Amino acid sequence: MSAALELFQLAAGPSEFIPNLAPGCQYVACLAWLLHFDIFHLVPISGAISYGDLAAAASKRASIDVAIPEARLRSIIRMVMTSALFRESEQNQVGHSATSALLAQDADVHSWASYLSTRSAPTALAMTAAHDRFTAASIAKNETAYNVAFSTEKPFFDHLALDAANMAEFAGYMRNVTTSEAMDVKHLVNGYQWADLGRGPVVDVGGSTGNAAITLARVFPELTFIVQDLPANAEATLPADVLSRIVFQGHDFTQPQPVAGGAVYLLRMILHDWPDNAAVVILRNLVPVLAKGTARLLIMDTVMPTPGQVPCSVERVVRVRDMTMMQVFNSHERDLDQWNALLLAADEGLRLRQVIAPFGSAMSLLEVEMVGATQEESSEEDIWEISG
Ligand SMILES: C[S@@+](CC[C@H](N)C(=O)[O-])C[C@H]1O[C@@H](n2cnc3c(N)ncnc32)[C@H](O)[C@@H]1O
Repeated sequence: MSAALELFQLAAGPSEFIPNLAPGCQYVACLAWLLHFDIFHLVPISGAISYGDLAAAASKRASIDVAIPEARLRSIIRMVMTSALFRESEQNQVGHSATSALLAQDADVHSWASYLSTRSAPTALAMTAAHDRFTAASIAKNETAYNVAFSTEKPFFDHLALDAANMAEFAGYMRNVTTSEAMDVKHLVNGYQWADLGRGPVVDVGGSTGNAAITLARVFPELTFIVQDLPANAEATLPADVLSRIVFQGHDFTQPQPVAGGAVYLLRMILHDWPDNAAVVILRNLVPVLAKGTARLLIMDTVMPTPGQVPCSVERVVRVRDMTMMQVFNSHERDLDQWNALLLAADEGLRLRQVIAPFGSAMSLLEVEMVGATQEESSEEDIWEISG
């Protein structure tokens, strides 16, 4: 993919750069239109439909007063046909391509496309206006490109929560992101020496409903876990086979860590949601428990590559996430220097021991230790016992 991209750029040359950028804008605009009028579901999965019948069906579905003109529908579909969506087996007969059929058949991919075309794209285009209005240095969660694009003073998640349909669309988008190969929890399982930890415990800070702990518990039968999340999210719905080795605990990670004696404190997909000043607070809350014994901090998050370090086809997808963090949260993904600077800002004793980049994973494992931690055994009272 990377070679094909580079070859196209070389063949197009400098003068064709802008003309070749234009189709990308149109693909996104057309995608929004096709999703809005439910075209993906109206084209039959096998066989084909005429533009006339498709326009009539879409007009009926949308219950609109003025019918969609066949000619406009045809222009829009023929535009996206130059990018693998739909095909015409016979003239004026539209059928699915493999890609458009995926959008028709997979509700989460459909949500993702809708989220991209109706939220991400307007947000990206509002970036300049946001930096003008709030200054490019703002780190406030409600002074973002998203706030400008959607004319709201609420931070992203608060704004999303106002509308159930938007929440459902975002949930579908997140399911897609988190079930992809690059985000698979197997990279956490295979990427670290869990077997050396004995019983642990592993403290999964911001561990949501325990997906990572459940997966690890099944592979490492000795390990025990404490899954912490906001009190409202910390619920004990556990499968029977791991019930005795996982406990949930309500804990706000902006407050001091209540569990001493953990073997590993895990922060998976936590710190990238927070700008540096807030991320420093989350880390500082762990410093006292890391300062004693041999506890390790394990951060699983993106480490941004330097330019050219990974194939361009991979790097540009990673950089989309960095831009999204900036445009939606005034946050950012961090490169290795920024991770080191963040650790140093939190505490001078925090030191990166190793960075593990599991093959195929979008996230790396950053193992952090506390230099000069007292190495004597933790006292009995410090050790969190998992009972039941
Ligand atoms: C992106 S999810 C990551 C979940 C999990 N670590 C994983 O790898 O799937 C972020 C989690 O942080 C939790 N969270 C957000 N703010 C929190 C806070 N102040 N204290 C504790 N948990 C919080 C959310 O409820 C959510 O479960």
